[in-house]
Amino acid sequence: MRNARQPHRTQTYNATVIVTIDGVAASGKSSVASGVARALHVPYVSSGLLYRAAARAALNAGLPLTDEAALTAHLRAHPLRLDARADGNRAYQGDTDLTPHLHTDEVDDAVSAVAALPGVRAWIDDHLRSLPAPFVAEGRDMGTNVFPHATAKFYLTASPRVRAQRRVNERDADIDAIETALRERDRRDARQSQPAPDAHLIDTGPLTLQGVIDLILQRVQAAHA
Ligand SMILES: Nc1ncnc2c1ncn2[C@@H]1O[C@H](COP(=O)(O)OP(=O)(O)OP(=O)(O)O)[C@@H](O)[C@H]1O
Ligand SMILES: Nc1ccn([C@H]2C[C@H](O)[C@@H](COP(=O)(O)O)O2)c(=O)n1
Repeated sequence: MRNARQPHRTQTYNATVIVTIDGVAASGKSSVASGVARALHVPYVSSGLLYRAAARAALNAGLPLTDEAALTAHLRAHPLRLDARADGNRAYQGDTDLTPHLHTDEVDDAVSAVAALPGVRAWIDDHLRSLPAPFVAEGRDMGTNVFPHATAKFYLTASPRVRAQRRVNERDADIDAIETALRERDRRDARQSQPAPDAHLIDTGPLTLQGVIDLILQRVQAAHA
């Protein structure tokens, strides 16, 4: 029952609003971005899913993961498409839904090499910038490179051990192996994973998933007060 003195306010966000949520592997970006997007009634955009789709497409085509010319030409000839919604993203290549095959150890092992290629990054950046705002965009370089003028920027961290504890239920591997893999992916992705100078840094270790979402919503709505 709402207090009569606090009439319901339907916050609407104009078409220019972009919220970015960056962070290291398994820091909670996708889960937090989805929760924030649902609360704001806007889509969330998973840039990581596009990089994973690019790696999956390269593996499917049997292309060398470091062959920038071949991979960039393949993306131009067989474009990826991100279907971005508040409750989840799906990545397509033509009519093929690649999403079920993107969060696997094989793609985890391949994606950093593909994401290191400037031509692949440029292709994905163009696709991300073509998406209609408002939305919440999550990844590594949303607030630094792709959407530097975003309305509000956040960067999530947590210790490798905490992140491994969160991931252990999702993967068929022991926690030490998961932690080692996360540390390695952090190292490989470091170049594009630095926080924007104007990003709010959030150590998610002491916070619940909902706690992180609520903290971000408070700061986004303060920016619109
Ligand atoms: N603050 C939190 N407290 C507890 N669990 C969390 C928290 N944030 C995220 N999680 C859980 O941790 C797991 C990893 O989260 P998520 O997949 O959103 O991370 P990510 O950064 O998107 O990962 P990746 O970089 O691999 O895409 C999920 O099971 C999620 O529900
Ligand atoms: N903006 C981005 C998003 C992701 N990547 C790379 C780094 C990761 O290894 C990989 C998968 O991302 P995740 O699903 O773990 O968020 O893609 C990147 O370079 N830039």
